[in-house]
Amino acid sequence: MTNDTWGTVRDELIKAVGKNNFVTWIEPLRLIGLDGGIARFEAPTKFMRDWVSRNFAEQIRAHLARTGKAVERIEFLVAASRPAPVPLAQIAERPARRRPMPAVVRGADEAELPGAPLDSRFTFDNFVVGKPNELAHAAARRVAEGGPTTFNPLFLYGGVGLGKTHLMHAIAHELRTRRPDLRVLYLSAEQFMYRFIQALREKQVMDFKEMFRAVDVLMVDDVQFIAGKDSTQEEFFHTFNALVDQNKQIVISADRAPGEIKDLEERIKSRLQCGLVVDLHPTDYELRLGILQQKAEAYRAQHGNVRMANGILEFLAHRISTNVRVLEGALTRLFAFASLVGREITMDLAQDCLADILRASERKITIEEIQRKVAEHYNIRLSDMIGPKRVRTIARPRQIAMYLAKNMTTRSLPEIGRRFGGRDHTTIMHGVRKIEELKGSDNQLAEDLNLLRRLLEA
Ligand SMILES: Nc1ncnc2c1ncn2[C@@H]1O[C@H](COP(=O)(O)OP(=O)(O)OP(=O)(O)O)[C@@H](O)[C@H]1O
Repeated sequence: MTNDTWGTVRDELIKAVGKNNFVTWIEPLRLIGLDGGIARFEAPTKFMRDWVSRNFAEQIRAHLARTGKAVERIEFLVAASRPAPVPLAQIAERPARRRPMPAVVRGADEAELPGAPLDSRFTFDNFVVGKPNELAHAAARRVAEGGPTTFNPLFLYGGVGLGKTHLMHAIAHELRTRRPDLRVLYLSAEQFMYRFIQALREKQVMDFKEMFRAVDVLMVDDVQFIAGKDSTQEEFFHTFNALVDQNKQIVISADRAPGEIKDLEERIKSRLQCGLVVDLHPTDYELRLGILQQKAEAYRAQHGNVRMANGILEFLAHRISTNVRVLEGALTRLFAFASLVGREITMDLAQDCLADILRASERKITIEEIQRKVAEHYNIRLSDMIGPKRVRTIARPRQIAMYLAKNMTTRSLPEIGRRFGGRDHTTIMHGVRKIEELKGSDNQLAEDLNLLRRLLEA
């Protein structure tokens, strides 16, 4: 196979896997050759090899096969002759620089980090891994090994309470045990800014610079905070470059991808993107249940047994939003309440005690979702939901969708009317009434409504 073919396939792959995935995983691959139906590629690191072979091998194979080559299998090897990055250990062994603010640098011989202490519960052991956070966890583990830097920076992003800080602390804990020789600094972007301002005020900017440039691993949490703060950004950029140039590991977290942070300088965005960018996806049911089970066990180990009816954890995992912090809060409140009143945690008690959290977590259902589900259920076209056809097989499902929109969303009748092809609010009212009337006498319709409700609430 020629490199031209691979070039064409790469162009196709950009479209198939998206630019981010392509740049991170596929672009660094080097085609070695195609022989006996086996295409061989070289990946720069073992981590990348494992990830690419697990997640992209089939797509690469299929795209190669489409060019007419007989490709049965793909093999990934790890590049042997890559110029070795300077190991962190070597950096640590260099003569120690003057460290003017030693209290903020964490290492075996150092004092605690003021303002950024590590939470002892935020360890890898306490981090539950599921599909939504699998890659972020694997990448964090890789950094925590303290070996040569394979991607720099590691950029973790995700919504509120999905475990970014937990993973960063876990890296720091692990490095502390495995590599006590490394100077690991963890702080929030806000603290970075305050330290910088303080240094400016006290005319200690050189000390500030030296201190940050003397760390082996720098971890900055919530970097979106420095957006729009020009001189802090400037300083952050120089710190960042100085550390990357020395092959020192940087780990950054934010609530969104680098390219989406508003008011962040372009050069910083592109610097942040040049390592490994991974997101923590919103939790799914399985992950939420796993986290609840782990937290319940930890609570029991600490406080003794708490009696709990079957199905409570499943109920919480089902009903509470994606934010793990809210999930934890609900469980803690439930246990505290149960131990105060000395009763078993029943479903009623859980619903009572968590009424506010459950209400706040209720999923917002949209009129479009309702129209789509109802159309699917009755096997009609989505466009008929908003179209003018009046035959019963279409008009009835449309009225059902109107009824559900009225009962499952907070939208007003005129608003619903607008979403149903600009119908008048009286038409919607008529549809809603019709279904209310029919559901008392038509069992099939009542059953359909129940089923649709459940599907929409799932
Ligand atoms: N996968 C997980 N396993 C166990 N606990 C988790 C997991 N994900 C999150 N948590 C817990 O949820 C809480 C919130 O996590 P964390 O503070 O790391 O979130 P975050 O993403 O940094 O949020 P924020 O955007 O608010 O800074 C913590 O108590 C953390 O231990």
